[in-house]
Order: sequence, then structure tokens, then C-alpha cells
Amino acid sequence: MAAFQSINNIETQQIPPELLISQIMQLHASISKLESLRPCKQVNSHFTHLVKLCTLPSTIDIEALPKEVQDMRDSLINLSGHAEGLLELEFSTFISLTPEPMKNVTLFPYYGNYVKLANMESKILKENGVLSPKKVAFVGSGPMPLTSIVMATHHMESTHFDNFDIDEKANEVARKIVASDSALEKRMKFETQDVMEVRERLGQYDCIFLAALVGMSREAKVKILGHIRKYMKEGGTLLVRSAKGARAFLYPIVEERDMVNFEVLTIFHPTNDVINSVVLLRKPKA
Ligand SMILES: C[S@@+](CC[C@H](N)C(=O)[O-])C[C@H]1O[C@@H](n2cnc3c(N)ncnc32)[C@H](O)[C@@H]1O
Repeated sequence: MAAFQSINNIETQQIPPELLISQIMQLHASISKLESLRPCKQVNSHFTHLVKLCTLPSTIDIEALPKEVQDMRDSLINLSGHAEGLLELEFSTFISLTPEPMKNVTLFPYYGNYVKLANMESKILKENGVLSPKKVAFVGSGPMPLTSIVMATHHMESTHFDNFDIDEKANEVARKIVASDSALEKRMKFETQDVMEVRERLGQYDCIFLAALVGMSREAKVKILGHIRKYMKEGGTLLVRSAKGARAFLYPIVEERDMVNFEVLTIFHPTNDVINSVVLLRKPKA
């Protein structure tokens, strides 16, 4: 199974923003020409290089970039999101055919990054008083629901997880993987729904996670945030994944001004090889 290499040894030197952007634009041009984004040596090497560039320390202000670079960024977020989904689907389908899939989730190429991200998110939740929530929803869990799996097995050992994904294929294979751990399966379910179609049910969760790739444009993200806020319970928390600096060439940014009528508890930007920023919001009590 070819794999993206997760980058641990991030160089510390700052490279000039214009040089970084020109390298990212060249990579975008090569990735755009690829026949398919399914995992293979060439796709993996392009995305490994892209992740390495985007996780370099940088002072890039996305909003100040020229339109041509903004357009390239929008395209790159979609291409990377598509490649991420295909990598998850290929890997999860592969391990779902092994006798004990749950024992093989640690082989996922970015498993280490998900463990670090979950550690970060769990620490932020605990620091803000969200201690062992009873019910959690993960929106955009995907074919490899690693966040829910790592959270359920390392941080929230008695929490019930409802995972929502718009893609039934993703849920089918995710269910197969989790089913190989009967104790976990009892408290981890998968529902095929567009989050915009989930309404009153959102009111039963102490904490809702919103995956970075749910809402690929700023407008879509704001709409989804408003929808979740409308139905989530008062005092409930919403953990939103965002991005900052060059990492925003891989994922959408959620700006503070997009968090309308939420209490902003924490905004954390990682400087290691974790890509997503973490924003913790609370729906104020009326
Ligand atoms: C590739 S996964 C990444 C999440 C990752 N597996 C994790 O554990 O953090 C992102 C998923 O979001 C799903 N998605 C995108 N838009 C959605 C929406 N409006 N409602 C529900 N799921 C959505 C996609 O189908 C995709 O499977």
C-alpha cells in the first residue's frame, strides 16, 4: 500500500512567501494534470511534497493574495480533499477485507497525525470543561473515521459516537471496520445524511465535531455553522477544524467573523506536523 509520508522533520527556516506560493502553484499545475487522484507513487509524492510545503513556517495571509492565487487555492483544496477521500476509501476497503480490520487502522499513512490531532482536540475540550461527554456527533467521518476511533479508544472511553457522512459508501466500509470490535461497535454508529438534513437530532449531543472538508468554500462553511448552531443544544460545544497560513492551501479557513452568535472558547493553530487548526465554540444559553 503506497502511502503519503507524514512529515515529522519540518524544516524550521522560513522561506519567502512568494517562493513558497510559486512552488505550490507548480505542484497544483502538476496535480491538475493527473489522470486520477487515486493513491499511487506519483499522487503520493505530489501530496507528500505539498503537505511538506504547506506545513513550513510561513507568514502567508491568504486574504491578501491576488485573485489568481485565490482561485488556485480553491482548486487545490478540492483536489486535495478528493485525494484524501480516495486514500481513505482505498485504505479502508483494503483493511476491511482483513480478518480484524480494527487491528490495522494504525497502518493508515496519516494515523500518527490523527493521534496528535485527537490529543490536541481532547486537551482543548478538557480545558474548556467538556469532560467525558455522553453523546458526540462527528460530521464528515469518512471511510476512515479515525478521529472518532482515536477519540473513542484513547480519550472518551464511555462516550457514544454518531458519525454522519453524506456518502453511504464511506459509511458502509466504516461500519465494517468498527464491527470488528464488538465493544466499540455498541457505541459507534454511522448515518448517511447531509448534515444540512440533520435537524432536531443535533440537539442531543454534548459536543459536535465538524470535519475540515465539510463545507469546502467559506460560504458553504458559514451556512453549515449556522445550521448546526440553530439545532444544537444550548451550552453544547462545536469543535470546528480550520487552517492558518500555508496550511490554508489544503483546507478551508473558518474566520472568527464566520462564528456568528457563538461563544468562541479557543482557537488553536498547531506548529508541528498537524495541519488543522482547532476552533472550539459554544452555543450560549438563552
Ligand atoms: C475525507 S473525510 C475526513 C474526515 C476524517 N476521516 C476524520 O476522521 O477526521 C471527510 C468526509 O466529509 C464528508 N462530507 C462532505 N460534505 C458533507 C456534508 N454536507 N454532510 C455530511 N458529510 C459530508 C465526505 O463525504 C467525506 O467522507
